[in-house]
Amino acid sequence: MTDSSESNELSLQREENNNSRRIRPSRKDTAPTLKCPTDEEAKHNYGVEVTKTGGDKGLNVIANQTIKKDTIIIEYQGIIVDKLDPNNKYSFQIDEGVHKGKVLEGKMNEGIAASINHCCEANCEAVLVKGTSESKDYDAVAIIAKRDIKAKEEVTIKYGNKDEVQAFFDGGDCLCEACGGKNWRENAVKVSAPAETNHSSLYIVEVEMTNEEKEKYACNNVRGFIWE
Ligand SMILES: C[S@@+](CC[C@H](N)C(=O)[O-])C[C@H]1O[C@@H](n2cnc3c(N)ncnc32)[C@H](O)[C@@H]1O
Repeated sequence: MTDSSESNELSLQREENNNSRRIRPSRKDTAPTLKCPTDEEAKHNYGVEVTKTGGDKGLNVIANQTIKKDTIIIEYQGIIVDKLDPNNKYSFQIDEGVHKGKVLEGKMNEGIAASINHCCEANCEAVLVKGTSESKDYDAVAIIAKRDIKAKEEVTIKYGNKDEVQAFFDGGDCLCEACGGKNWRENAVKVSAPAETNHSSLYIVEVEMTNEEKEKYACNNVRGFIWE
């Protein structure tokens, strides 16, 4: 789904001086109402999927086909609360608008978007929106492409500036590609695609998972299949 008219209206601004570990979608005025793709729609539209990076950044989100600039890729639902839980790495601090100072609380394992990693040169922006479905209004973060994203690229957002990100990672290094971190493809096995398919090859991201991870993510070792 592409909706450049709506997303172009979003005036995005990021404050550069916050001292806590937070992910922050920020905008100047009230959150707009946007129909964002659910997990199922995003999977169907772009094949976005969660894979495991091989231990460095944990899980990540990969696009399986080209996503055009300004596309609203997926939504991340949450509830707005007053205070940040500093142990929750899945929340977004809200910097602008009527909810300024509050937190959109997210939860691990709640949707594909929860696994989107930070990149210092992110290809997407996280924007606070009012989501709608037939039954209810809710708060959400829309993940919007800032540029064209190629198939097999990781979908990333910028969590904050360098200092904030380091604080957020508890002093650990940023492992994004812009900082020299490993690309998920380095851990992938490339094989020939079966003749009956229209593809030339298939990347298999196969990573040994701990028993705890298998239980947590309800899956076995192989996390990702990316067709080329
Ligand atoms: C919202 S979660 C993203 C999904 C996460 N990779 C997972 O496996 O659940 C945020 C956590 O991902 C990891 N992470 C995300 N981006 C990273 C990066 N650029 N470098 C290192 N770790 C990163 C950090 O551990 C961070 O606390």
